[in-house]
Order: sequence, then structure tokens, then C-alpha cells
Amino acid sequence: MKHESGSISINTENIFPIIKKWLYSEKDIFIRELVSNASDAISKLKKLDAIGEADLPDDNRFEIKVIVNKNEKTIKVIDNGLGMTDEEVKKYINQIAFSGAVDFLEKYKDKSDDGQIIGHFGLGFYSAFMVSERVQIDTLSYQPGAAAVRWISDGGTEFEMQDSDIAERGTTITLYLAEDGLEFTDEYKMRTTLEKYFAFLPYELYLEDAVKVPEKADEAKSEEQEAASENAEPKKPEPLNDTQPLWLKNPKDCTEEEYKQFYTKVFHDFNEPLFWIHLNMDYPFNLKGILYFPKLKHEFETMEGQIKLYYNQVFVADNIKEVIPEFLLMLKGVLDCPDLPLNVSRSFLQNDGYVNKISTHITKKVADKLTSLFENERENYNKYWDDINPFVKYGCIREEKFYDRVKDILIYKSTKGGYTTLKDYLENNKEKHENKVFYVSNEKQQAQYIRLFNENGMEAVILSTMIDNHFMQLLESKMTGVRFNRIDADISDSMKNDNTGIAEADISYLEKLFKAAVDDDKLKVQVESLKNETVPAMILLSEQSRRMQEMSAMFGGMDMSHMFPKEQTLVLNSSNKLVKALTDMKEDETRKDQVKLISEHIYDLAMMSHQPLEPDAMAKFIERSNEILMKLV
Ligand SMILES: Nc1ncnc2c1ncn2[C@@H]1O[C@H](COP(=O)(O)OP(=O)(O)OP(=O)(O)O)[C@@H](O)[C@H]1O
Repeated sequence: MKHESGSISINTENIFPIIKKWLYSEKDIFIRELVSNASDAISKLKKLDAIGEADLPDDNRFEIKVIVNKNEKTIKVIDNGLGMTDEEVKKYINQIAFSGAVDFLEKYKDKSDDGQIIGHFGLGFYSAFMVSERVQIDTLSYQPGAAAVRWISDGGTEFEMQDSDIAERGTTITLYLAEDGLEFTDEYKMRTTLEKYFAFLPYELYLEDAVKVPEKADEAKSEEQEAASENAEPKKPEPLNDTQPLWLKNPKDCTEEEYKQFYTKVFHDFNEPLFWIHLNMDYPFNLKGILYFPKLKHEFETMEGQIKLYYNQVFVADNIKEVIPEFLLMLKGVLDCPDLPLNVSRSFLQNDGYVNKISTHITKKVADKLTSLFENERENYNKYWDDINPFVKYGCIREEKFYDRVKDILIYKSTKGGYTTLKDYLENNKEKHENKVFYVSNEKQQAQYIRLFNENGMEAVILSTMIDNHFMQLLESKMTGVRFNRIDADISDSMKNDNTGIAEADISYLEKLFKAAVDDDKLKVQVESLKNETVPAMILLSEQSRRMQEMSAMFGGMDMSHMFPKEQTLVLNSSNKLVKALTDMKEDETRKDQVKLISEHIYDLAMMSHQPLEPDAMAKFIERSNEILMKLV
């Protein structure tokens, strides 16, 4: 062909500097665009071959190669896809690629937040100029008799076209790098970039470092070893990618081992996942992927997941909450959504009907999986619950639809051992406390109350994760009439003896005594005869008042104690020997000191089984304990 040069007809004189500056923080997307184009070129040729419009040799093997060259300061992206004729270069590169970039810029130039667009899809070939001073295309079309074409541009709107010397079908893009693109000639940098985007590309992808120092011959090698290595087959280079990711396989053909291996490989998490959901949908939209429920490493760890989004096996981004319901981001997984409109802004995606459908579908699948475990593998479901409950609860709080789907399969660890549903709990305890759910928020701290509950055949559920406060509020708003009470909020009638005639005078004596012991005139004192005789006293804090306190703590700093005074009540157990002794000693002036000591100690003990003592109170408690022990010797 004759040497041609020309000017690309676009309005903006030079849009490169704008795009360059704008995309600076995500420079590596040029590689994603060029290798994606290479992959598309192969897919197109495959299709043409399938419909008989191309004639590929029998031993045809598709592949993409990236070659970095530090010395020449170049990167080459080579494919053996369909290639382009000179007419096609004019059309696709001079017109489409350039107008695509202009469109793209037009659409987004006013968006101040450049994180707005997912991965900046749609920029295409043009992004090569982000890192290059000059870009060269050498291409040979698959079409019989086509001539190889070279296209060169230094950015801006000028280009040149001439004959190319490439002899193989396909396209080679050569980037002559600008200073700020040189980092990509580093083999490691390029490898990690390629692995990030193309770990699952459908065609084999190779990386070569043109200036890699050949391995030094081992001087100590014996002659035999030398001969053996000369005769040995040269080591076949390994592709960087897995062209058949597990999510594309039919779930029926996947083994448990494969799912686990895939998980470890993708998420570098060597703890086995608990279970997983394989999404495999072709109609009405195309959605494939695997969602894993990870095992929590620590009891109080918040789940921090990672959902990798792919577009036709090319990585787009992690954790895109516009596409994936936010609560699912606590899981780990891969999703391939080839129908997603990715060249649009995130806010558009959020309101897109198609995206909403995907999101609803995933939510449903997750709920279905949990339901099936609950119904068919109840033992496993119980076993997983400690790990998955923060996720399920968060899902319920965030998504009403999810709550509706899982509300009957929410389970609660019971102080009686095992797990119960709320329905069963309410049914089993309705005689003792109708519509009231007692819960434990800290098993260690509330051990004393749990013991009392157990002795009296009562049941509480454990709700001890960070999310449980919100979760209970949600349940109370959904289940009219049902109220949650912490185990230390109230004593139920079933813990008390019937017909306990405690003399009014004794009650007011005890009240006075303890107010004085604690030096708090406002202390609320209540005297009850409990079935358990060993416990002299306990502290109750009404649910309402505790919630208010917690709320005010949440608003940090602000002192709202005057609005929500602490409404702790000291319950004295009149059937306990010590309490009885106190009443018996009320007239005995000589034992005044002992009475004081006992009442202070009873109060501290009750307090300790309710919450940790303040440092001052703790010091006094220890001092007093020593004093009591001394009396024994
Ligand atoms: N390696 C290649 N082999 C063959 N044709 C190519 C190659 N790279 C680009 N092209 C042609 O140039 C056109 C423009 O490429 P460009 O990457 O700018 O946009 P696109 O791939 O169509 O869309 P997108 O903006 O989503 O990347 C492509 O549609 C394709 O026809």
C-alpha cells in the first residue's frame, strides 16, 4: 500500500492530555483494554470459523502474548485473532476507536468523582495513549489475500499508515512508552496487572520479558547433567490464566474439592469455606458465579468479604455495591455478568432495572440456599450459624425482601443448649412469659443470671454479636407485641416463691441499710423471696433504661445521664440466709460494723455479677474480702 497519512476527524484538538490526567490513578486499565480487544478479536474469528466464514488450520491454537522490553521501552500485545484490513483500520481505529474515546470523555468530563464509573469501561484502544508517546498497530486480516497494515500515531489527531512486515494473522499493538508508563516494563508489575484482570480470560495468555537475563549455567554441573539438560525438551511456558474457570462449569459436574481449591486460589484464604452457592443462569439474563460463605477467624470478627465482578471472564472491580446487594459484600465470591452495561456511571447502575433484577436474583438464591440447609441439613445449619449469623442478620436489616425470605429460618442459641427458632421459643415459654424473649448479651458476665434461669427451668437466647441490638429492634418492629428483655432486666414470677409474706418493717429496714451502705439515697431496693436460696442479691436494670443508656453512649461524648438516669434495682433475696441474718441483727447495736460489712459486700457481689466493678469499688471489695478472711483465722 502507498504510504498514507491523515488526520482523525474529531472536534477536540487534543483529548489525550485530558484523559491522561483524568485516569491517572488507574493507569493499568490500558492493559485491560488492549488485552480485552485481543480476546474479542479471537472470539470474533472463532465465530466466523463456526459459521464457515473463516478457514482456520487444523492445528490452530489461539493465544495472546504480552512482551515487555525495558531496553526498548516497549510493550507489545499480540493476538492471533481476526486482524484488520487497511479499510478496517481506517474504520475501526480512525473512526470508531477515536469517536468512542470522544464520546466517553463527553459523557464523563463533568463528573468530578472519577471513581464514578466502574473501571472506565468503554475507553477502549484509545487508552493506549495514557502511557505511550507513540502507538503502532501491525495487523494482518484473516481474509484471504489481505495485506499486512501498519498504523502509527503519536497521539493527537495525526496518524500514518503503511505496509507492515508481519507475516502471521492477527494484530500486534506496540506501545512506545512515555516516561510515566515505564513501570509496566517491569515483569512483576505486568504479571500482577495481567493476573488481576485476566486470571480467567478464555484464551491462553502469556507474558514474556524480552530482556530477562537468561538463567546462569550452573558451573558445578557434571557432564552428564549438562548432556541431560541439552537433550531435555525446552520447558513449555505456562499461560498466566485459567481459561475454564469453575463458575462456567455445570454445578452438577463440580466436585467439593474443586470448589474449595478455587476458593483458596482466588481468595488466598486457607480456611475452608463453610458452603457455597453456584449461580448458573442463562435466562432471562446471563449470570454466573460462585458465592462462598467464609469461616470467621475470630469470634468477634466482623465479616469482611470480597465479591469480584467479571465481565465475560475479565475482571472489572471488587465489591461494587451498585450491582451487588450490600450485605452480600460480607461474603466472598466471583460473579460474571456479561449483560451488565458497564460503560455507564455507577449511579445509573443503581437505578437500572436490569441490575435490580440481578440483585434480587442473587438475594433469592442466597435465601434459598439457607432455607435448603435449614430444611435438609439442620445439623450443619446449626453448626454454621455462629459464623453466618452476622451476615444473615445484617441482610435482614438491610433488605426487607431478604428478611421476608429467611424470617422463619432464623435460629437462636438457647441457654438450654442447642438452637431454637423464635416461634418455638415463644411457644415453649408462653406459660411463663408470653411474647417476651429473654436474651443473654454476654455469657460470661451474665453467668449468674443464666444459672438462675436454668435452675428455674427458664430459657433465654444468646444474642451476643455486635449487630444484635439492631437486629432485635428489627424483630420487635416486625413481630407486633414481642419484646426482647435482657436476662438481667427482670425477674420472672417463676423464680419467686409464692406467698412470701415479708414484713413491711423489714423491707424498709433493708432499704435504709443498703442505701446507707452504698451511700446512694436514690438506690432502688426491692425485696423478693427467690426460690434459689444461695443468692443474697442481684441487680436488675430495666430493658428500657438500658437501651436508653446504650443509645446515649452511642451518641458519644454527650452527657444525657440527666435524661436517662440509671434505673438499677437491687433485689434482695429474703429467702437467703445472709439477708435473713441482716434482718435478725437489726436491733443489735453491737453488731453494727458486721452488718455494714455484710451489706456492702452483698451489694458488690450483686454488682459484680451484673457488670465489671469500677476501679475504686474493686479496690474496696478486695480490701473487704481480705478483712472477712482474716475473721476466719
Ligand atoms: N486487537 C484487535 N484486533 C482486531 N480488531 C481490533 C483490535 N483492537 C481493536 N480492534 C478494532 O477496533 C475497534 C475499536 O476498539 P476500541 O477498543 O476502541 O472499542 P471497542 O472494543 O469496540 O469497545 P470498548 O470501548 O468497549 O473497548 C474494535 O471494535 C475492533 O473492531
